[in-house]
Amino acid sequence: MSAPALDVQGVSVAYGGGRLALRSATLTLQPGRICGLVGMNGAGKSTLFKTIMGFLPPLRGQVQVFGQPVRQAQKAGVIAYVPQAEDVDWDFPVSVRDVVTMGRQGRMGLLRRPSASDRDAVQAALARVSMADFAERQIGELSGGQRKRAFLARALAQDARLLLLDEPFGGVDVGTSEAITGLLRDLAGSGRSVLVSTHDLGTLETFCDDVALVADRTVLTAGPTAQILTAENLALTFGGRSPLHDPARIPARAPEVR
Ligand SMILES: Nc1ncnc2c1ncn2[C@@H]1O[C@H](COP(=O)(O)OP(=O)(O)OP(=O)(O)O)[C@@H](O)[C@H]1O
Repeated sequence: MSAPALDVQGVSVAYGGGRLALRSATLTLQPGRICGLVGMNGAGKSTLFKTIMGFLPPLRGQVQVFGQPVRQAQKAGVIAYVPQAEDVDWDFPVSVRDVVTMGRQGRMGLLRRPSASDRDAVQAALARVSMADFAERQIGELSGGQRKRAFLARALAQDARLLLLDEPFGGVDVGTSEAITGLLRDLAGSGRSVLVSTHDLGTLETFCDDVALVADRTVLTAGPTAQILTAENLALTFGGRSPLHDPARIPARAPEVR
C-alpha cells in the first residue's frame, strides 16, 4: 500500500521549552482527501500545522509526508502552507505576484530566476483565485479575503501534493468561502490532499471527507466525517457544550445523535 499523504504519530511539541502546546497528537491523511481540523481557540490546530511544516521540532513522535521526513518533503516542494493571517508580516515590501512566485522557488535554478513556465504558473494561479487584477499590489494593501486568496495562489503555484490551510475561511465573504471550498474540492479530485482548519461546522459534511477533532492540545479523534461528527464527540471537543445544541452552528444535515 502506498504511504499516507500525512502521517503524524504521537507528536508532542512545546514553544520555547514551556508547557506542551501539542500532546502526543496522531493523525493520518490519505491522498485525495480533505480533512477538516476542528477545535476551540487554543486547542492546538495552528501548532499542529507548524509542526507538520517543520517550524516546530517535535519533542517526541514523528511526522512523515508521503513516506518522507518533513524536511525532505519541504525541500521537494511537496507541502504547501497557507498560514493564519496573524502569522504573516503584512508590512513586508512584496507584491502579490512576488508572494505567488515564492511558490515556485523550489523549482527555480540556483539563480532563483523565474522561467517562462514559472511565470505562466503564477499567472494561472492568480487567475484561479480571481487575483490577477491585484498582482502588483503590496500585500499589506489587500483586504482580509484578498490576502487569503493571495496565499492560496502561492500554494496553487507550488503545485504541492499536500496543502495545509490554517483558517482560510476566517473573515471571508460567502462568495470567497464558496470559491475556496470549490477550489479545494477540485484539488482533492485531482489527487491532492488537504488539511484545513475551520470554525465553520456547517460546511464540514459537504466539504470534508474526514474530520479531526482537536481539544486540549491533542487530536481527540479523526476519521470519515459522518462517523466523527457525533454530538458526543463535539461535546468533548467543545468543552461539554455541543455546538449541535446551538442552532446557529448546526451542520446543514445534523449528524445522528448517539
Ligand atoms: N507562540 C507561542 N508561545 C507559547 N505558547 C503558544 C504559542 N502559540 C500558541 N501557544 C499555546 O499553544 C496551545 C495551542 O495553541 P494553537 O495556536 O495551536 O491553538 P489553535 O487551535 O490554533 O487556536 P485558534 O483557533 O485560536 O487559532 C495553546 O495553549 C496556546 O496558548
